[in-house]
Amino acid sequence: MTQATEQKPLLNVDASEIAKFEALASQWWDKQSQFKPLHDINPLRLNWVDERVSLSGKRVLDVGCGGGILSESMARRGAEVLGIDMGEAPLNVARLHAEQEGVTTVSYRQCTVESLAEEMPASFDVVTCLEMLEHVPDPSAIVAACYRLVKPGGQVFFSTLNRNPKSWLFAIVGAEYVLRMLPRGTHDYRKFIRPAELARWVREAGLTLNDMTGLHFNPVTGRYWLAPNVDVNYMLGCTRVKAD
Ligand SMILES: C[S@@+](CC[C@H](N)C(=O)[O-])C[C@H]1O[C@@H](n2cnc3c(N)ncnc32)[C@H](O)[C@@H]1O
Repeated sequence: MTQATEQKPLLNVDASEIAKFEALASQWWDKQSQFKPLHDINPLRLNWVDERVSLSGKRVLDVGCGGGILSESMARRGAEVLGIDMGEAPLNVARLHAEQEGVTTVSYRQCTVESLAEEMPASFDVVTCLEMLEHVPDPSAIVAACYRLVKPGGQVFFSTLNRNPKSWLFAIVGAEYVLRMLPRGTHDYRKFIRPAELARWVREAGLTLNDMTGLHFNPVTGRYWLAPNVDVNYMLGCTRVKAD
């Protein structure tokens, strides 16, 4: 009798997620569009990363870079940035925007993080993977690939959404249905990730967790800020301490 075996997808990519972001790609740099939240939080996350790694002169990989909001801003801080994504349309938007803005130290490639880890192990001083893990079938494999890509002594940053009733209320009901900041269906609650789960994947990958911060939003004032509470959106910084 043959045992039923779990079928793993060939690629750690959810085609419907990629299609969602491809469809919206032309609006990526419109600060009043569905991408307004990413534009609004970008200075906070950029500063949080920069304070920890001093971006200037660093070789940085931005995983799931989309239209390049974070990638381009890191390049403007003096880093040499490679942004990767599986969506072709967002990458084209990112390339065009960088060209129009005269930012020459950012480049973009359509590939998976796992394939890049095979091709360029231990090649980057810094790896960022923000607002992406909650859109893939196996986020722990992304964490492991980020570990392989960063140089020993380098740092890796993740951000995602916590999984609890409050994050469901804020990130789905509030953002998608009440305030309509994001299109309905942008997020799937089942793919949200508890900080303890992400911390375990980080540890299992071989990374050392340095710190974590929550990202907060006041719907009345429209203001975002960082604070220790990680109930909804949060960021995490880690180091690859040793060589294999
Ligand atoms: C919410 S956007 C975040 C964009 C960017 N990281 C930021 O925070 O500004 C998520 C991005 O992840 C990309 N993505 C989803 N699954 C992916 C995968 N398996 N490999 C690479 N990129 C992926 C999508 O195409 C999309 O551009």
